[in-house]
Amino acid sequence: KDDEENYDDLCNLQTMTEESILETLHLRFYKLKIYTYASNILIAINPNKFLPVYYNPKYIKMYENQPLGKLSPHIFAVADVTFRAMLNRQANQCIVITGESGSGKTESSSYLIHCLTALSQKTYFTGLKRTILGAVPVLEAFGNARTSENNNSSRFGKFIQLNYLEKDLNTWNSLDLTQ
Ligand SMILES: Nc1ncnc2c1ncn2[C@@H]1O[C@H](COP(=O)(O)OP(=O)(O)OP(=O)(O)O)[C@@H](O)[C@H]1O
Repeated sequence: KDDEENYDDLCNLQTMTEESILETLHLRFYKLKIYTYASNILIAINPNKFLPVYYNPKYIKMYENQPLGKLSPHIFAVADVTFRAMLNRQANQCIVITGESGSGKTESSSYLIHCLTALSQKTYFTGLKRTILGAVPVLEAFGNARTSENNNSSRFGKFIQLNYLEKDLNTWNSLDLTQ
């Protein structure tokens, strides 16, 4: 039997069936590996509890400038490759976050913003991350509601656009997050 829990990328599975995919994700989840790649798509499973081991700020640095797949799957890796693609291609980039209600889209978008603001160095000092993420509860006050799937469910679609200033990046760029 394959050592499924060690497959960081589902594309490496020997047999690609719905059963093998679900079993792999299942086994990984029990080892608290909530992130798995399927090529350049990141699958995130909601752990329903804060896992400090994943979100220590040192990981932002660790994933910086690393190609996708070199290190263990992580949402910071997605943020970093997107940020680099924007700089290298001089073009807007888009991250699409999708999943059923309560799967963790809002939470994931916060981690992405956290990482993307940290990557543009200046925000460390301007508190921009706090300002952007501070708007979230205000919007949620208007558009969230408790449902059977999620105590704080977004009842609206979100389009978040992060614009970077030329003086920060040496070029005008913007980056979109769509949820
Ligand atoms: N990576 C995570 N780590 C810890 N807890 C998480 C994570 N992702 C989600 N959760 C938990 O699951 C709850 C639901 O997640 P979230 O609100 O992000 O789902 P959603 O996909 O945006 O749902 P909806 O579509 O209903 O708005 C969060 O309030 C949080 O408690």
